[in-house]
Amino acid sequence: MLILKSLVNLRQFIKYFILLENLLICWVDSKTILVTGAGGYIGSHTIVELLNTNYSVVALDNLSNCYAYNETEIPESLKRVRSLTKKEFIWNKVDIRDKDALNDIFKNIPLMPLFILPH
Ligand SMILES: O=c1ccn([C@@H]2O[C@H](COP(=O)(O)OP(=O)(O)O[C@H]3O[C@H](CO)[C@H](O)[C@H](O)[C@H]3O)[C@@H](O)[C@H]2O)c(=O)[nH]1
Repeated sequence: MLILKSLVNLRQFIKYFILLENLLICWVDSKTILVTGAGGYIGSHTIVELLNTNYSVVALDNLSNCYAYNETEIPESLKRVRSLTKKEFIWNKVDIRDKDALNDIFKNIPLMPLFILPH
């Protein structure tokens, strides 16, 4: 039931991913979504859609394939997201294989898992 409800809430978002033939999302129990690979093409476009649908976003990227002026700055693609949406989100430069860093993030934020699997 919960899954069905979230599917209805995320109707537009889901369509976007079905078109890309990627498999998507699972359940909703909060309005905060973790997006990995946030600075990339799919990640940054996903964040625009989520913010425009009034979700809160925690954006993670290890900067291996997106451009930031330096390691401490937000990637340029995500600056563009901010200017397009005029909305804020949480940014962390992190490698998702870094368990301690992820635990710190999960401690402070109630997250809804989002799975995007390649087709
Ligand atoms: O271990 C990793 C590996 C990558 N990244 C980050 O993940 C993002 C991946 O973004 P890409 O743009 O490289 O890949 P996407 O899957 O988002 O997009 C790619 O696939 C799309 C279609 O699926 C389009 O073809 C698009 O042009 C192409 O860049 C990058 O910011 C990279 O820094 C990590 O955070 N950790």
